[in-house]
Amino acid sequence: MRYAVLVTGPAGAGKSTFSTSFMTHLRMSKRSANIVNLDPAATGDAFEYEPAIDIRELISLEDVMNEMGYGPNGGLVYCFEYLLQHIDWLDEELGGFDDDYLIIDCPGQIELYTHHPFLPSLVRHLTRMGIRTCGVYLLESQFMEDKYKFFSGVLTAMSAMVNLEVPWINIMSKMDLITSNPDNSSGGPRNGRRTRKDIARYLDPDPLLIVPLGRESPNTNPRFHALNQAIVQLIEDHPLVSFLPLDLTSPDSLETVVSHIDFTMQYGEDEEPKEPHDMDEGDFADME
Ligand SMILES: Nc1nc2c(ncn2[C@@H]2O[C@H](COP(=O)(O)OP(=O)(O)OP(=O)(O)O)[C@@H](O)[C@H]2O)c(=O)[nH]1
Ligand SMILES: [Mg+2]
Repeated sequence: MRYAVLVTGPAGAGKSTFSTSFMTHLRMSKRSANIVNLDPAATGDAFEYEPAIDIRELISLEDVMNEMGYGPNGGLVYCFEYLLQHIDWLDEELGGFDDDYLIIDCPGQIELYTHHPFLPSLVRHLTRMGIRTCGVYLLESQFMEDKYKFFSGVLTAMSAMVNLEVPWINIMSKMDLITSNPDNSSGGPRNGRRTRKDIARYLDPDPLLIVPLGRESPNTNPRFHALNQAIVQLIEDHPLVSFLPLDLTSPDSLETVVSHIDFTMQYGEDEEPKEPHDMDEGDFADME
């Protein structure tokens, strides 16, 4: 059985860093894994592990921009169109990996996740090839500094999840920036130490964060208030998004995230048809 984890999320969310740590973790657990670079704009030395498959070998953003006169975003769209038109290239590259685990590091343009058809097409293609695929969406912990920014992140995650139609895990990355800052507890909301309870309201998004007690302050524009109300309603009615915290400075944290990914993809079920014994109901309750 082959597996692929699509590592997605906005620019700078920590996708490449997570992909590398994930890879190290799998190798240390004696599991064979490979990195696939799907970012045609990635810079040469960005990878600790040489990607086994690299879209830049098919097409590079730089060439597209130079030769076709596109800007970076139009260029990216062109690269993905090109990839889908030359999907046999990918098939050939994938042919070499039987029984393997692919970590697919994606670009950071969120429109790629929310409304372009490329990633859904790619996922369908992987599925047709018998590769069991799941998506992870990284949102970085800085989004927790501003409630409105945070909810826009939640809505984007939701939209990506609905668009891609594969088993899905949302991750709050860079938690080290939130939890390991005890000296700054008086430093205002930017660097303030957060209580577990406060963090929990973000990991399992509490829509009342943006409309405390159901009403905004009197000088809020009523339209903005109405929009917030609508978002609160949406998230209350469809609580699709919750985040697993990821602190790469803690091996346990990475381990937990990897266990969730394995569980979501039913990793190893064909090989060993039994329940993963290190995970039970209680573990999930803890996390939520
Ligand atoms: N403190 C902290 N910084 C991190 C963490 N992960 C990544 N970073 C930093 O965040 C920046 C972006 O990380 P990348 O891994 O390149 O993010 P990305 O999502 O791949 O970025 P794009 O591919 O450009 O969209 C880098 O400066 C990293 O060093 C983390 O867990 N904690
Ligand atoms: Mg990257």
